Amino acid sequence: MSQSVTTQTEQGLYINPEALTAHLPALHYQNDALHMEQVSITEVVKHYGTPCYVYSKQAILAVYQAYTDSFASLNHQICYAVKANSNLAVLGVLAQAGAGFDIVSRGELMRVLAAGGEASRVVFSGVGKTYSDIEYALNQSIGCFNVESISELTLINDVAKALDKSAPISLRVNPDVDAKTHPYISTGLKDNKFGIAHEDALVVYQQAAKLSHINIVGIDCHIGSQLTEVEPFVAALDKVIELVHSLGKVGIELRHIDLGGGLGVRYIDETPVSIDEFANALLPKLSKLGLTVFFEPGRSIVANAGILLTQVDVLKPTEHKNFAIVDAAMNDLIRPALYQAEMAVIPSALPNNGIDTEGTQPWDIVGAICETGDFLAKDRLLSLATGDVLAITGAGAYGFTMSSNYNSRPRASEVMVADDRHQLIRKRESIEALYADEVLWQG
Ligand SMILES: Cc1ncc(COP(=O)(O)O)c(C=O)c1O
Ligand SMILES: N[C@@H](CCCC[NH3+])C(=O)O
Repeated sequence: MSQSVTTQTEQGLYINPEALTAHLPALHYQNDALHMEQVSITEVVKHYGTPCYVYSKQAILAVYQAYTDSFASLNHQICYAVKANSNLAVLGVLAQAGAGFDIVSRGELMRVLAAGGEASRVVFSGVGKTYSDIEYALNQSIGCFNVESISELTLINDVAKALDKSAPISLRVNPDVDAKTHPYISTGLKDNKFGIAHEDALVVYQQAAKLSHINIVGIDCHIGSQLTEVEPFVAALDKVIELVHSLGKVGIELRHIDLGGGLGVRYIDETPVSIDEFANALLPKLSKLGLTVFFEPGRSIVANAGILLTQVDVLKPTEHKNFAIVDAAMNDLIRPALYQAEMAVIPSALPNNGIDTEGTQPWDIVGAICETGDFLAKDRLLSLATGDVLAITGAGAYGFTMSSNYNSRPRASEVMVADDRHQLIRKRESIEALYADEVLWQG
């Protein structure tokens, strides 16, 4: 009988660790000890300390494979969105599996190349590409620029002309579709800064067709992140298909259609549409088009392949609230502070008294940063002692990549596991490195 993942009581939210991990293929408890693949978390902490991000290689590859299997009937290219997790080891594993990449900066392109990715399988998104970004990308012969404005289009043409090259482009169309997600990560509405309004796109394509050093290859759209329903994707696709037909009528033929990323994941007990359901909803429409289809998934590939490990340093019960001060903070994982994201916090060792709300107390899991917004979870029923190691699940996406050095805190180490092996893939930053490039005023 399957146990329920959450129990909400008046005091707080209880997350059953075994029921939660039953939904997370990378994680399981063995003899009451949390394991990722065959590696015990205690072993990881012994080697690398905390805070530490840990990623499962198999979990990353399994989702990548699920995408390729679900769209096997079409010519397609999965361009993993590097911003979700840009560690070279993660990029390398995906590059070896044949992935392309979606990038938004020269830095991300350099990472992809350093990890063995192919420039020809890269799409370059982002609203503020600079002359030197474009120049670098053209010199690397990247696959496509996803163009977000007319001024960017002219800039790309100018750079391509100066280099005597032809720039492959798509226009990123803003379809004005509500992605029904957190407003900060919704990108396909008129009010958002992204893309070219779908009403204007035909005219802009016609302008692009007249530019000497522009080669129109596709059309693109990305409406937001952590979408749990399929309807907004379908609504956006319908608008893009309408445009593909209008473009055909004026003699502009495309090679690919790029539907962006955005598929949501289950953090605690959300029920996002599965990759299969997503594919089934889109395939009938896509297969009629005869175009290669690109996707740019980020979160869905890496979120549940990763955890953030943190140790309880101080327990501070007060009359009103109990605070567990841990060694990770908002600088390590900003999603709870920035989006009020609810992420699961589970023990690395199950308490002896079994797992239910018995013996637990409500805790706010907070960092040591001088901000009231510095929390990782609030009102969670847990049984805690100083020195306990906790795992924050779903932390593989937009975790390390959004981390900072606020309060002069070095960024966490990162580890990858595969089967029974673990390997450091980024060493913990040293404190000296934080100010190594700073210079005293010479006065
Ligand atoms: C242009 C673009 N493509 C892909 C993604 C990846 O989105 P997600 O991580 O939700 O799959 C993003 C982020 O939202 C994006 O801005
Ligand atoms: N950083 C966001 C996702 C943003 C996607 C970028 N376009 C998150 O953690 O949910």
